[in-house]
Amino acid sequence: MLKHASYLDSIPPAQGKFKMEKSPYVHNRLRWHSSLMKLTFWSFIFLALIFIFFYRSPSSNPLPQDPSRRSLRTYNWGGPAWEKRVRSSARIRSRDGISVLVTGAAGFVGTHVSTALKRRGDGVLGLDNFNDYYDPSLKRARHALLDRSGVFIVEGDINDSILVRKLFEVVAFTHVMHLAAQAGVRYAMENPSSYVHSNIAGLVSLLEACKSANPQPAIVWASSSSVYGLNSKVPFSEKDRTDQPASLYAATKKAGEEIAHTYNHIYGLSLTALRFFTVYGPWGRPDMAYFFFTRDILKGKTISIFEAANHGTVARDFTYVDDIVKGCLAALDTAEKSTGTGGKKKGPAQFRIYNLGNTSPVPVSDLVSILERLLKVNAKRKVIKLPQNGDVRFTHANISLAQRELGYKPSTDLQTGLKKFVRWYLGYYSGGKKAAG
Ligand SMILES: O=C(O)[C@H]1O[C@H](OP(=O)(O)OP(=O)(O)OC[C@H]2O[C@@H](n3ccc(=O)[nH]c3=O)[C@H](O)[C@@H]2O)[C@H](O)[C@@H](O)[C@@H]1O
Repeated sequence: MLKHASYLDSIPPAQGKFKMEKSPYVHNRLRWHSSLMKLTFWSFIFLALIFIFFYRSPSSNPLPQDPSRRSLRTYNWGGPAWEKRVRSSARIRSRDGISVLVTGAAGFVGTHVSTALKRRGDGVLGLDNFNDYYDPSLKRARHALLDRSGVFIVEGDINDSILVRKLFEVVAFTHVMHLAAQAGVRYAMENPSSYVHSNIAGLVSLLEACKSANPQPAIVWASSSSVYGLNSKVPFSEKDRTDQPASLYAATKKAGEEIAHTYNHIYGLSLTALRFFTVYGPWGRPDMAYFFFTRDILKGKTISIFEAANHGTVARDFTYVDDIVKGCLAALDTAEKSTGTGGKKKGPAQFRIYNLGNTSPVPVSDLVSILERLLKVNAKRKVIKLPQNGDVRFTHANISLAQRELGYKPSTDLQTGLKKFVRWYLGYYSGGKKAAG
């Protein structure tokens, strides 16, 4: 009451409306008025706080214009029918088969690896967040393909630890093929946080679930040739330094290798990193040069071919996807079991890193010449200086370690591989299908 009175007293009588009167009626009205004002004031503060909380809260629905968070939307999963589909997809159907959780299953390499595993009778369950880094309709088409092969894809994010843990509760996966990632070298300058989100936080979320699973699975995952960064000694060997990345993408893949080492060391998880060298082929990624060069050559659009200083060649050790798939399956088949149980290490576990390349780098201008011949269209070329956007001048894999330990032997040259890609591209995008996004 005292507070109330003093509040009223502080209002100068000159403002008339609240001038103190002796009448008890007027006095009561004033008290009522003041309470109403206070109520309005505090309600406003309360609503403002609620608004600020929801607007800034990380658990609110992601804003579509913030692509680093586009994969945090909620998905429908769970229930007896869902669990049945998960179990059935992961069921091993051959002697000595393995049961594999493939993350990024609707991605380029993920689709090929999942199909190959399923074909030989392994149990395969896919996990993919279907984000829109590139045309999601291509991911949906791969999804349909996998569906026909009997691979079920759970729609969700590797950062959703509750979902990932649930998958390990429903299925005792023997292996994880971890391919979910934010790929692409140049896009890291546009959307750096998406790389941290998928390649670092997502990896940790997945490894946390793996370490606590019983039994712990063996994990094979995709690192990248980009970890060799600015190295000039060729061919790149697994023994070479990897401490001078040229892009944030490369840095997150390098960080992933160190994180993997930690989980191997502390929890006894069996971990194998595969450093992929510029993988290409049917069902590929529209953000990669061979893919959008094909689209632009067909449209008559000028393509930019990067060139290093002093007319230096920019080259890549382009590797055909079927060769990569063989390398992935060999890595899964030779992976030793993890040694931990109940989240505790019981003994030393396997830790491996392999280059999976083609061992014959091709200049980007030669790649364009091959495409011109296959498409029977001359490209409108513009040679420009290699932009400072994370691209390195060349890559070249030394694959002797993978050859020795995995029996890895790439057998598709760029001409043959691109021919298969172009045949797929023309088939996929003709007949009423949309142009590649
Ligand atoms: O080897 C790898 O680990 C990496 O391979 C590719 O990265 P990148 O080799 O840069 O592949 P593209 O983006 O398809 O570029 C191929 C070549 O074309 C060149 N390029 C690209 C774009 C362009 O407009 N013009 C052009 O000449 C690039 O400099 C590069 O030499 C993938 O995009 C990465 O996700 C992967 O990790």
